[in-house]
Amino acid sequence: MIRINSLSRRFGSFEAVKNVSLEVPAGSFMVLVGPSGCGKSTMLRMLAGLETPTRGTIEFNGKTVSDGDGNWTIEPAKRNAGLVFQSYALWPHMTVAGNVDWPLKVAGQGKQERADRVREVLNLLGIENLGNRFPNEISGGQQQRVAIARMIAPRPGILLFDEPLSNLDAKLRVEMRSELLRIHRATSATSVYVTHDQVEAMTMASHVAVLNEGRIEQFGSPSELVAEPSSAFVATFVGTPPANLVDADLIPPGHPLRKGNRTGRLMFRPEDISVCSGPGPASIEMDFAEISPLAGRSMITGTKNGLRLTAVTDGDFRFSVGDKVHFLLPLQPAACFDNEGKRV
Ligand SMILES: Nc1ncnc2c1ncn2[C@@H]1O[C@H](COP(=O)(O)OP(=O)(O)OP(=O)(O)O)[C@@H](O)[C@H]1O
Repeated sequence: MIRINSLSRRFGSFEAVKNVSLEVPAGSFMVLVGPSGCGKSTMLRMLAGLETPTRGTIEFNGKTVSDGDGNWTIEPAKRNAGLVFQSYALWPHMTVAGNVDWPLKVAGQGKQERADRVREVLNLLGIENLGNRFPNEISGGQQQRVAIARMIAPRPGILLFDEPLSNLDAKLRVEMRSELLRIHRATSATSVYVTHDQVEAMTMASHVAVLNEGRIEQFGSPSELVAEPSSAFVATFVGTPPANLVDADLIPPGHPLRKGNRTGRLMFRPEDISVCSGPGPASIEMDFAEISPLAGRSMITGTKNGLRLTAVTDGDFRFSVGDKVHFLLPLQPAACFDNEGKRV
């Protein structure tokens, strides 16, 4: 289990991570997701022991491994955690087997024990036939597997991944997602995985922490985040396609939701919005932006004055650039947020 208590990290006057607290249950696969610059890598570097927190503590399985208030951190090699980066950082002068063997050698394991373990992890990663090759003789995807094999070889209790798939092509990335989950299950380690790709987060995670400007916006399972987003930021960040947010004063005059003095923003799911054939007092007129097929349905997006609306609906629609699209909102929003983006 990983316990993070009131963790902060400051660089000069800039606070990259702000008072983050969360608990990652043993054996779970936690994804840290958020836009560029939100503090994901800084969080992971603190978990890895590469960065000392300014405030707060990190515990691995009940043992404190970093203490910002005490200004100390246990060094990376001694915290029972393995780390894989976006760049594979394999040692170019060592074979694949040599790379995987290295951390075991450093740990002082015997020759036979090491050879058995190297064979075992190369098998687990499906690269048993590459043991004698050098890193420059294998593909990027294979190099990433070697980096993962090297990480899990010493059996760390915690696995840390920093955007490990972002250098791979789209198809390989999708394949590697399930591969990584298989490896995670095989090791029964607690994993923390950083990505800016919400689809990756939502498909891989048992737990997701959405980070925004150094703070945790929400921590929960992927389905909780989609069903009950706690902020407008989360509502528009997760989901495929993400939910729509409409300012209360943009609700058309003829729509029942216009009654009562609503303020803030209302959330509508794309599948709850329909597209009507012509203008009406209850519909919103938007400029057609794009249409694409989605699981046998049509996903239609319109934009106007900064508002972007996406509907996922049935029907045979033909739109071209310059057309108007008329969106009809459902009678009730799926959620409401105040002007600060908090759920109400
Ligand atoms: N060593 C540093 N010195 C000063 N500022 C830093 C340092 N490291 C990170 N930052 C700043 O802290 C913020 C968070 O950076 P971090 O790398 O953690 O973001 P991220 O969410 O991982 O972004 P990305 O997805 O783009 O990699 C950024 O604004 C960054 O410029």
